[in-house]
Amino acid sequence: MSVCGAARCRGAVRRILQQNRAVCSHTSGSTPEGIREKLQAFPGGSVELQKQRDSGVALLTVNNPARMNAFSGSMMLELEQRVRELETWTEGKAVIVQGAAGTFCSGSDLNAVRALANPHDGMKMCEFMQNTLTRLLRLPLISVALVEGRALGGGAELTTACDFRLMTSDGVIQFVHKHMGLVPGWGGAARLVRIVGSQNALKLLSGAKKVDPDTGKQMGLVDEVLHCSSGEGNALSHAERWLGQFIQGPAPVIQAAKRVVVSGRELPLDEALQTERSVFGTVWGGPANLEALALKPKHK
Ligand SMILES: CCC(=O)SCCNC(=O)CCNC(=O)[C@H](O)C(C)(C)COP(=O)(O)OP(=O)(O)OC[C@H]1O[C@@H](n2cnc3c(N)ncnc32)[C@H](O)[C@@H]1OP(=O)(O)O
Repeated sequence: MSVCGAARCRGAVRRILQQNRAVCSHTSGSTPEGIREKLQAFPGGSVELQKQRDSGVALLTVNNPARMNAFSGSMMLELEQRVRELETWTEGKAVIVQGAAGTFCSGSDLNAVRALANPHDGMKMCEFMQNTLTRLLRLPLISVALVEGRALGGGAELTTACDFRLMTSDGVIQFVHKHMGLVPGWGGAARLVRIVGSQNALKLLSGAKKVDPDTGKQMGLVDEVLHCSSGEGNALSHAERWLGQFIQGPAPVIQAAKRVVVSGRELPLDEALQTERSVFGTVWGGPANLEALALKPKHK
């Protein structure tokens, strides 16, 4: 990459980081340290990250099968750490978010929820998760939620923090918050409206409707129904195959595509256009561009 290209790339990265800082300051009036200690007091389960260097696809696994992969406090902290690791994975192209043992995620661990049930702690937990999930969605990687089994409550919110949702034939997404006397607080409502529109979002939240694969597909919540059942063990290979059509080519080009989509989605038009120019500058004259020019390809 030329010196100019590298400088433009740094500029583009700086802009995304500024957006992320804006999220932190908007969603968090004070330091998150207090809530970190409280979350640490609710251990259990893990969030695992496996970077597959050959394919450039990472697997992020929510792992707490004894509680249907509910998020304990320590898992919320681990998720933030994993997202941080992915933010600096320059060779990566995509991330698949999945649950362990054939089910996606049943939301926050109700034991932790009970203990943090006062408004102050609840708000802090929300701020923490909003920040993490916003950063997950803004990763310069194509993200896919692989929904096997159930995605409930915060688990449903987690699916909306990915670019795409794939579902096994028996999968279910359900924003059960209403049944808990709640609304989404991890950013799931804001993202849901952008994915399915306000009419559908209102139906899903106020009715706590179960979304099966067909309904999800009609609404635009589900991008693809995988022809396999939860827990059969082959959902991941189906998902990887589906993802394959979007990640052929070098990582910098795939990451650039994601960056221009993030800025187009989130920034006012003038700023999005400016970011687009900056990102364009990172690939223009780059190795993939020069190679393609030399090959004189025809796009038939
Ligand atoms: C951000 C806001 C939120 O996320 S609020 C949390 C929203 N989630 C919920 O309310 C989920 C409640 N759980 C359920 O509806 C059921 O457990 C579901 C997930 C449908 C599974 O049912 P079923 O297949 O019959 O299994 P089960 O109920 O025996 O569950 C197995 C063990 O897992 C546990 N579990 C499940 N979900 C949670 C959760 N969110 N927090 C804590 N524990 C959970 C169950 O309690 C059960 O544990 P145990 O075997 O009784 O010790």
